[in-house]
Amino acid sequence: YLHRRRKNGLPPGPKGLPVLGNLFNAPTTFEWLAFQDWSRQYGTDVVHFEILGTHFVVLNSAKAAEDLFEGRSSNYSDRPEAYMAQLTGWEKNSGLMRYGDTWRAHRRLFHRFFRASAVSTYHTSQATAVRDLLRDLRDKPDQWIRHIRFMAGSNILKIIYGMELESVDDPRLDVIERSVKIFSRVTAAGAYLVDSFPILRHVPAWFPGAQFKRDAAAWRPFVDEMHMFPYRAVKESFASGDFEPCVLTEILSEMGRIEDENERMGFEEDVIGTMGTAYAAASDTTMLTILNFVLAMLLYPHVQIAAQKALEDAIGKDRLPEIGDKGAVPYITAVMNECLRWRPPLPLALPHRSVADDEYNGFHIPAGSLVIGNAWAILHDPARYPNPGTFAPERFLDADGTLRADVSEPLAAFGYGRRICPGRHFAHDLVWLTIASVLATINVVKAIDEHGNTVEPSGEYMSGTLSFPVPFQAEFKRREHVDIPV
Ligand code: HEM
Repeated sequence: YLHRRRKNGLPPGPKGLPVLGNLFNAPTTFEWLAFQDWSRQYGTDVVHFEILGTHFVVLNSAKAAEDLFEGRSSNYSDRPEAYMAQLTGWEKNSGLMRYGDTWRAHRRLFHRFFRASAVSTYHTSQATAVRDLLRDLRDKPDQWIRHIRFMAGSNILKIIYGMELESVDDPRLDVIERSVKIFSRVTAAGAYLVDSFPILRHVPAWFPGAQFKRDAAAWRPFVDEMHMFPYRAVKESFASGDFEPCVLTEILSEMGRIEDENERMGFEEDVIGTMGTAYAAASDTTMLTILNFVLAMLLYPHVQIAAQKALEDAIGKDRLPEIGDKGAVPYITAVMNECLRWRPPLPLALPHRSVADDEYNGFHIPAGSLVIGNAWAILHDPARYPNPGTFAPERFLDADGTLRADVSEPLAAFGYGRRICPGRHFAHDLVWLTIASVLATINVVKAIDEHGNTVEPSGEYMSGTLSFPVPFQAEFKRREHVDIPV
């Protein structure tokens, strides 16, 4: 077997069966840890496995990820075909799209509204969302998870569609969340056989075993509605002249100037898809980063104390932090960086697909391979981040408290190359402001049960594309001696 592997020049990996490959011995949970182990076992940062003829190449180091995703980006920016997503209406999602003109059009829209120099437009809206979160945490602290979820989701809907949501119980959020759940189901690795055997998509819906088609037919109306109802609502209010300015109204004002009807319709499709992608891409990822922050504060209380001191020294105790304070409180930036490094929300980011045969470090990477950048392994590399399992924001700081230039920002948490998350600047601002504002006004502490005992969080995580912490309890207590109006 090893002889065959060497002959093919593939990177090393576990032994597989003929045809089935590693179907039965590829990891199915916490894959990022298994892949990281393979690198130790085989002594190389690039490893490989194969399932039913599909090659998977895992890049376990920052160097390999940079070399391929950035250095050879024209070959490593495609995505695998997602048939089940197509059947359910999620083909409009920018993140699942094959590399090509439609993806480029989506990317242009994201870049225009979410590039570093554009995101300050949303600072007021982000500040309002965070202030609302602080009020919700003050008034109903036991529902803290719901409040964080609501803040992350409602903020992006306001910015994209000008949608004002009163609470998590808003029925519009229900329609949107239902579709996002469908998205998670259909994109979960290995969930649907049709994604491994595309030929199955020609099977008629009534055929035994074609449950996926019946699921897709039942779900598609929800996903279409999720894309269309906010779009239609904004289009109508825009036409009436009585509208809330937002990203979409800015686009609509331009769309009207496109004279060619085909071109206008094509652009409209791209806009509907891009806007629909924004919520799905922004809400859970942002929420999860903030949950990781809460957990870190419980497990590392001395960091909380140091961060609060840094905030007080820089901006005092009588006003809320603003995004403009970022430069003045590098400790908070270090806490945010450490949250993204310690527990990257998508430990394997999203798979890229190689277009042509390639050769890297003497290994053959076949065309059509799914190439996975192991963000976990990259961000837990002890050579770059000593004691990687420990939450230690100081690793990003010099002795004088300024950000170190020689310690890399945890950018791998946002993916790589041409497919890198286009929402990262926006996310950085919102997460930074949330961390700073919570710490300025609140102590995040472990819960106390009815017998007066401290409830220790397990600190454990669940497996998935997004890796959430096992549910844990926390208490949000107003800080004494701090009188910041919220
Ligand atoms: C802390 C929050 C976030 C994290 C950790 C995160 C992480 C990621 C990751 C790992 C990817 C895959 C990149 C790759 O394939 O190499 C991605 C893609 C994407 N993200 Fe984010 N993201 C966050 C917030 C956001 C926000 C706020 C938006 C929109 C405003 C957004 C929009 C997107 C889009 C559109 C893609 C698909 C890009 C493409 O395939 O070309 N994300 N994100």
